[in-house]
Amino acid sequence: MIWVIGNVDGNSYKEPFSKGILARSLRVSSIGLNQAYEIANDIENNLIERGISEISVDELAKTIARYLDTVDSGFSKKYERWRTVRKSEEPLIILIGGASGVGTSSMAFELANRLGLKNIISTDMIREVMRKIISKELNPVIHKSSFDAYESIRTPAIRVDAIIEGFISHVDVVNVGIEAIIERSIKEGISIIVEGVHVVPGFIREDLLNQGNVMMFTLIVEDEEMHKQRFYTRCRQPWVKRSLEHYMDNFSTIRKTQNFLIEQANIHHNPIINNVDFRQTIDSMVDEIIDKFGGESNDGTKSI
Ligand SMILES: Nc1ncnc2c1ncn2[C@@H]1O[C@H](COP(=O)(O)OP(=O)(O)O)[C@@H](O)[C@H]1O
Ligand SMILES: O=C(O)[C@@H](COP(=O)(O)O)OP(=O)(O)O
Repeated sequence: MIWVIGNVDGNSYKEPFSKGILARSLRVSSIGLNQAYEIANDIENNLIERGISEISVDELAKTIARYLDTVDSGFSKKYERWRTVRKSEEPLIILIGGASGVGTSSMAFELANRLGLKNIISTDMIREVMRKIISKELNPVIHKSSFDAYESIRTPAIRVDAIIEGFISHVDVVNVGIEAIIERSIKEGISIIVEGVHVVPGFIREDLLNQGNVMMFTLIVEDEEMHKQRFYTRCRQPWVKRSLEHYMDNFSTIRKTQNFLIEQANIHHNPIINNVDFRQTIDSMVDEIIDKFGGESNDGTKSI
């Protein structure tokens, strides 16, 4: 048995070496699961051959980085810099926005898996809770979708663009819940991913975005036909109850909300990712996160 020795706030702990934990920690370097387990196996065998029965977390991390360097120096750099992010005093709070159907839910799940994050919340769920608290009479727009909220705007006014005005009114309410989640995550030190159409650049308080390790992405699907296909693939899953018709009937307004999100992301210098190939999307988000929050790798470089 190999024991891994760690230290939390001056208190040391001891846990059995786990190839599974090691393999999952390599995912951040975009190493496939099979290769990750092979590497974990090789490292375990190397420790056994060296007669090591106890190793500190930091020494094990150095052993892993040295091994990764023999496979691909980019892997070891990304691994080392990711460890810097994870050793931060601040929780990692990732906000993923994007119009309906672009893939915010799927990419949130993939990113959480790649980074080993355990908490994901969708803004649709935040909205459901708010719908129970806020009556349709008090605020009808919250009881609609983001893209057809304009049908429930009550205040008569000369509208520049009713669809975007409805979207803004709808998002504005859910945004209160998003800010509450960010505040609690920072207060409690909880790393989390918040995903959904209601994550809009320029709507969330700057003082929250500037705290700790908070990062926002805007996902888009540039190609209109590909965007439409996403609804087909989503609604094909037997457990999905949302009607395809609802999205196809409102597809043009959904695209209008995407144009608004792109405008907002450009105004607020927020990274926009065209979510075509999910591996590239995840790699882009991981690289942006490590670039922003990761320290330098051991050789003093920051390039990944
Ligand atoms: N990069 C991608 N490549 C292929 N399919 C994707 C990609 N991202 C999402 N999808 C698929 O598109 C559909 C919509 O994705 P989803 O995450 O539900 O969108 P959203 O949460 O933004 O409404 C799902 O079936 C999902 O599997
Ligand atoms: O309000 C909206 O735009 C969508 C967002 O959900 P996703 O399509 O992003 O999952 O919620 P809906 O009312 O369609 O359930």
